[in-house]
Amino acid sequence: MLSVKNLSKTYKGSNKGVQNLSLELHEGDICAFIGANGAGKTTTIKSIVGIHTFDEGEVKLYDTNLKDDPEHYKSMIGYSPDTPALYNNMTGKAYIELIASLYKMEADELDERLRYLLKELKFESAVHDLVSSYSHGMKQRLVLIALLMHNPKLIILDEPFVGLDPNATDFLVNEMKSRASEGAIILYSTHVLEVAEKICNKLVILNNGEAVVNDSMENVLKKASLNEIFRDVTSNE
Ligand SMILES: Nc1ncnc2c1ncn2[C@@H]1O[C@H](COP(=O)(O)OP(=O)(O)OP(=O)(O)O)[C@@H](O)[C@H]1O
Repeated sequence: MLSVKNLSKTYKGSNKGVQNLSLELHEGDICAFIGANGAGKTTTIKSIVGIHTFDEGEVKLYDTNLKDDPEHYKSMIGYSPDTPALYNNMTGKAYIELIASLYKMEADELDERLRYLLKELKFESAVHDLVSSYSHGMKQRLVLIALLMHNPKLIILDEPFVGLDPNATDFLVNEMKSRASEGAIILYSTHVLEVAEKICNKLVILNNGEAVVNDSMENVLKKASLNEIFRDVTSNE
């Protein structure tokens, strides 16, 4: 279970960030994290993955508290940032090997998973090229391969569909569903409401740093479409 209690982070010198966010996700949950530009999605995600320090609150994955044991906590998660930060003078393969070594993966386990992911994401030839030659979508695909290869318990993706072509989008949607059905917890931010409506069973809508909707997708959709609800709760923007 991922448990986020009263998470608050305000950037120094501004009153922006996220306030008092609580969230509980269980094995098999796919949660869409939506909100207008600047609502606080990336801030929250970076806090939950342990990149940003936060001012108040508690983040726990199963029994591991992020602040008490960040190393173990981070070993259980797979994260894709909104803008992949990769070393330009590395090949994709060298990057994958670096990440695999950080997660202490065995060579045979890595080979099998990697072959599958490279094939599905059509990256078998590109993996030998330098990152500097990749498009945005190729960098996204490389990050996805690296984060999925170690079977993380918690998958956190910040706007994962941006830059992905339709084949890679289909792969990711199916992979999210199958990982969730095998017990992973998935949280992802997005502006693509149609996909979120179809694949997510949980929903958080942020507005000005506060969760204005935090419910099951089923309950939310009883009231109106996601588009209408989004427009309604962000109408004060
Ligand atoms: N490093 C920073 N210093 C100060 N303010 C920041 C910083 N990063 C983000 N902010 C502000 O915090 C607020 C939340 O930003 P955040 O990037 O979390 O939004 P978001 O919901 O991810 O937006 P988008 O959909 O555009 O990616 C915004 O008002 C933004 O300007």
